Amino acid sequence: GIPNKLLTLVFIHQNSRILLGMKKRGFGVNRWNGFGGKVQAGETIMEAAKREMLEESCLTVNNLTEVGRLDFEFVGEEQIFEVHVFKGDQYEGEPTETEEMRPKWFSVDDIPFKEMWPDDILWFPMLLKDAKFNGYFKFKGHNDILDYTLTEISDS
Ligand SMILES: CNc1cc(N2CCN(C)CC2)nc(N)n1
Repeated sequence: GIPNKLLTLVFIHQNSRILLGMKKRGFGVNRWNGFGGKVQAGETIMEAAKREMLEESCLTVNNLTEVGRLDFEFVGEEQIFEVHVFKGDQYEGEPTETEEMRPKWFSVDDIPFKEMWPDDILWFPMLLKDAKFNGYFKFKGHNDILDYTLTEISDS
């Protein structure tokens, strides 16, 4: 179906480390993930990504680029999420725990996939090597992927 809920997902990736946040409540609680949330009326997706990053981590990210788009369907639910994935490597401020997220740096060689959404292990390699990607995942509940498509888009 047609995605009808715009969300953002932001990662800071500096050389061999990536910033993740432990979600403390709400959708995806108790999983490490990037930062982000809903896109409000009257803001661009990029503006929403920067706003959510600041709200959830207290960081101002300067050089975000969009690296991917992931659509998520949950069987039995009408809403299909369209998640725009961004990456940056320059920020101002200090990663700070908020009501939503507990930030932590991870080595790119030691990503805690067992404590992340199950789709992440599939597209993270593309995120880390700066490939652009498009994916569609059909979930049953929050742990089982029934089927998916994932395409790497090489600019060259
Ligand atoms: C359903 N699979 C998902 C959703 C997801 N989301 C949806 C929920 N958002 C709060 C954060 C981004 N992020 C990942 N990495 N995987």
